[in-house]
Amino acid sequence: MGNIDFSFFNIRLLDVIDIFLVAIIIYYIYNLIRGTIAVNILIGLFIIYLAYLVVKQSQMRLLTEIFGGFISVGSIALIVVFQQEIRRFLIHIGKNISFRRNKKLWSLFLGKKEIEKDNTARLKPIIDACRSMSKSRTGALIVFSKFFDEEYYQNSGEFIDAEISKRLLESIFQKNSPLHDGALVIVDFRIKTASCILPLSDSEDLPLQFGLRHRAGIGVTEMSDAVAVIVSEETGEISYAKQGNVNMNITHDELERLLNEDV
Ligand SMILES: Nc1ncnc2c1ncn2[C@@H]1O[C@H](COP(=O)(O)OP(=O)(O)OP(=O)(O)O)[C@@H](O)[C@H]1O
Repeated sequence: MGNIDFSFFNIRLLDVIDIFLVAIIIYYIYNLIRGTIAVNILIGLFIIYLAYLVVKQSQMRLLTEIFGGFISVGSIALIVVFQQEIRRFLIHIGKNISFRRNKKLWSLFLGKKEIEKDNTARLKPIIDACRSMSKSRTGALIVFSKFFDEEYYQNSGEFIDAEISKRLLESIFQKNSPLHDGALVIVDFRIKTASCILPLSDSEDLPLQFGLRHRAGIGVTEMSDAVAVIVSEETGEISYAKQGNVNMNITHDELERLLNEDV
């Protein structure tokens, strides 16, 4: 019997760490693209790669040439196709590390209770406005962003920069208001802009009854670390979107709890 080479079993600690980190990155990427059209694109690319391996192994020269050509420009194609996902990925990394914008890090120093107590009072006019808009079936889309992302918020809509009040929120979303269409953006507990046009989610997993307002609310949370509250004009139901996922028909207490956690 010949000698079998087991040298590849020689795994170092660094290899284990390497595999662990790759697993985390794959999980992160999966979370980012889950439920979006990007999953289909990824499956498509994977199938092409498999086909390339098969035709190469079978020495089918013409097909190998064609698939090989496709794969050699693959990395550039990946950047173009997954532009939004890569952007989202980098934003997530950058913002999670950013000390100034990370409430959890602050809470280590200031104490979690103090921050939450503060927010409960500041959230009250928003919760009250959502309650009354839900009752009167006034459609509303409110985005809470940790910082003012010019790309989404400044190029469309009206710059306001006002203190939050229940009556101001209600009057902005009132049907006759010129600013009622589009999203209202809150940054650091100030109303920054109203009537913003947001990127729409292209997720195929969303409930059929979700129209543009819901898709816009979910879309902005896919692209950034903002969260969005959507009040349905049709049903008065309140939905809460975060990281591309949506909690439908939440109660006012749930809304308060979620905002307290995330804003
Ligand atoms: N890209 C966008 N960004 C922000 N708001 C948008 C965008 N597109 C549409 N909207 C808002 O959504 C409203 C249309 O909502 P639509 O009825 O399609 O949504 P919906 O999800 O079914 O919500 P509802 O339950 O309130 O009807 C528009 O009047 C506008 O205010």
